[in-house]
Amino acid sequence: MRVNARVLIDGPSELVFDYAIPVGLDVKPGCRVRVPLRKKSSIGTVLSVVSADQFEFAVRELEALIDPEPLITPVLLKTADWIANYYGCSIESVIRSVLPESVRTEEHSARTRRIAILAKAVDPVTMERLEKRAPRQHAILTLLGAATDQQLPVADLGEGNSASLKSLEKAGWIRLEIEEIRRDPDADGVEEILESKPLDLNEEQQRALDEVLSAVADPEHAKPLLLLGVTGSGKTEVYLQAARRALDLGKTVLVLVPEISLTPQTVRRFKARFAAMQQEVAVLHSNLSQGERFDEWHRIRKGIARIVIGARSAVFAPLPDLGLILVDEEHENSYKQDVVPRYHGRDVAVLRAAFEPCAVVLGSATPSLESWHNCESGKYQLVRLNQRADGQSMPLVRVVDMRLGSGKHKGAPAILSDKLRTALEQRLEKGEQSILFLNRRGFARSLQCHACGHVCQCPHCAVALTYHRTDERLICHVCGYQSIVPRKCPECRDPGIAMQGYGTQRVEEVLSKVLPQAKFARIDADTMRRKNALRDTLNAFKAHKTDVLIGTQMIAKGLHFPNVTLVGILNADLGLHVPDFRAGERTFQLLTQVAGRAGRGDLAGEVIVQTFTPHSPSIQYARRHDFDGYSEQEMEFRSQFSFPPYAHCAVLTARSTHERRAEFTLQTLHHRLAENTPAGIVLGEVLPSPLVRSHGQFRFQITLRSMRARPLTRHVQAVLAKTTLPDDVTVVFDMDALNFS
Ligand SMILES: Nc1ncnc2c1ncn2[C@@H]1O[C@H](COP(=O)(O)OP(=O)(O)OP(=O)(O)O)[C@@H](O)[C@H]1O
Ligand SMILES: [Zn+2]
Repeated sequence: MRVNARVLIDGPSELVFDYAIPVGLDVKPGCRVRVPLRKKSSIGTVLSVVSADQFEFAVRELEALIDPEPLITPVLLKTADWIANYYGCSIESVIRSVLPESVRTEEHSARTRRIAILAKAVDPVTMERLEKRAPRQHAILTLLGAATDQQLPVADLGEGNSASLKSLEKAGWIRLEIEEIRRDPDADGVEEILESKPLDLNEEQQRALDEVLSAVADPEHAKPLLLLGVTGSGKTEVYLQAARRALDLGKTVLVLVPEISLTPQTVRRFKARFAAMQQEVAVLHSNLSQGERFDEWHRIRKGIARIVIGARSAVFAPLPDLGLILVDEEHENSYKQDVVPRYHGRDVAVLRAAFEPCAVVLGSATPSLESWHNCESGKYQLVRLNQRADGQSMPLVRVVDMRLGSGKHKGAPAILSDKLRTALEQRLEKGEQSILFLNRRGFARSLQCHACGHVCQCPHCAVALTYHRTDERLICHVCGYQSIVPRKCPECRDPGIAMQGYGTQRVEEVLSKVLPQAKFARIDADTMRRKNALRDTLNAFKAHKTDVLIGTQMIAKGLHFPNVTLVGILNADLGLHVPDFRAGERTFQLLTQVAGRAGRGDLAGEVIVQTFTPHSPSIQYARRHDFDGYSEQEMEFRSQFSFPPYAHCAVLTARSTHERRAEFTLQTLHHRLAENTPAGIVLGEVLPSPLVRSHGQFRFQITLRSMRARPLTRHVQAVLAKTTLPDDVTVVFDMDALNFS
């Protein structure tokens, strides 16, 4: 049987062609090859090897095989194929995510240097002779003899030595070799990390570890594990010990975190536990240089780096002998990619684990309802940690109804209730620390005219501009548009234009007046632009150089400060009133996570939640740290309306600078989607997106729901394939969408 290679050509346009495989060449899927394309030669990746018998026309032969062994393992190729089908995107787009550009193209290569190695001990007589007749050779041998491992880079042996080196090599005293050197992302050695020792696990942790280890031992028969552990229950310690055991068994370990830059403490705890095997740990940041990425990728592929920590895209790390995947904070939305391919890192991790097979653990104090549902239906296995690790109690949460105080300060809402203010003062007196959380950066939300009600809006996006005090500017938080602050209302010329709402910057200003003796630090997207700003601010807080940390959701994740005894949530309602059926779930998660930052040391913690809707279930259940209670009532609502996790929900969006064309295109698609709709698919109406205009483009959307995912994706793909879209309209399909704006 003749076979062809189906090859994805590397380049800006996604081209896939078949090429005949020359006799005697062992071409496997996942290898890169050199192929003729038009008059040039190009690089491509072999997607599959297909029978050539059904081809009536002759195809060209491929020119050469670049990698004798596949760059993409069979499991990852299978995963890529699944992603393309499930999310309705091209296999090309997925391969581009699986193989980083620096590895795929031939522009990058390993960095090398020449080294000289002493081949055998040189006797004193020879040395003496050389000293007189060939002082350079003598000097080289002396240097090598004193060096560690008796080897040195040629560059370190001084210039103009090539003749001497050659003579020494010829005489058999030394060997000259080429060595690959790693471009080490940590080379500038920012901070030294001390090795941490494993802790004695409590009973719950031990049981959880045993479950993970039995899955590592027999992954074929194990289900994905959902580790539901309250905040501070010691999930990380379980991860660390499970990882250690998997490594001891000769397996490799993959750790996924929501965002590397926002989880510095988690990353550091892994680095500290595995400090003795530093070379075997790879941290995949988004800010690695291409060369560093190339090196880390090959170190992982060769099995040198055996434990990989990274965000979403690290799920494609080419670890051989994968034994365990850990997905920390599995409920985080940042696991879903919001550009093509729109995959969910957690779901892909579960799938890869099944293909490998290997164990997979999803951990959270507030699991997504999707994962919770998978436990209820028996797809996943639930493991719980109900107690805080070293016996501390969960913090006491008080809810303050801000509606009562709102009459006093007409216009400007009170930022700080009396309760929270008193609590802050008490902490300062006792030398304890506090965290204040507000999920909105900037100074004030918006500028509104009291006379005509006009709100200053972004001209490109349908959102109000946010006032930023430090630069005296109005900034759009969607597209970054900036404008000056008007002195009069641009609409009616009234000078009574004023701030509505408030952000973190305003909180800092007000608080410095109320508590002049306290030292504040602020963490949000505005203050954290500088490299290492987050790390430095957190370190200063840890060393108690600051008393109060004010921040947005950037401080909600994984922070552990034993001296923090008070957490204040300034406006718990901010995420609640957005047009998204997950608004309540997100608010519950965020409040529970933020509240969990309090009382993590020997001192008891207190949380004060300020809200205008004190009876909302998200707030009431978070107050009691009651995931079961929250999920029970929320799941009932989801089931009643067939929302996820009881159905898959996808969004089809059309956007264009021409409003009518975007709407018309989507209506045409709607019309076609409504013909022969497979049973079980619920097709929504064409509606303006909640964010009707963004970056100057008008947006319309259709929501689709279905019990089964594949028929939905297939139906939409079929309709898109036979519809010619106008050039100036972009249509986007998002399966299992998390963002409905
Ligand atoms: N068995 C143990 N004995 C004593 N202390 C422990 C034990 N396990 C964990 N700890 C400590 O308890 C604290 C909280 O643990 P950890 O941060 O791992 O919890 P977590 O569940 O990951 O928390 P979160 O979800 O809130 O980030 C840490 O200081 C950790 O060192
Ligand atoms: Zn904008």
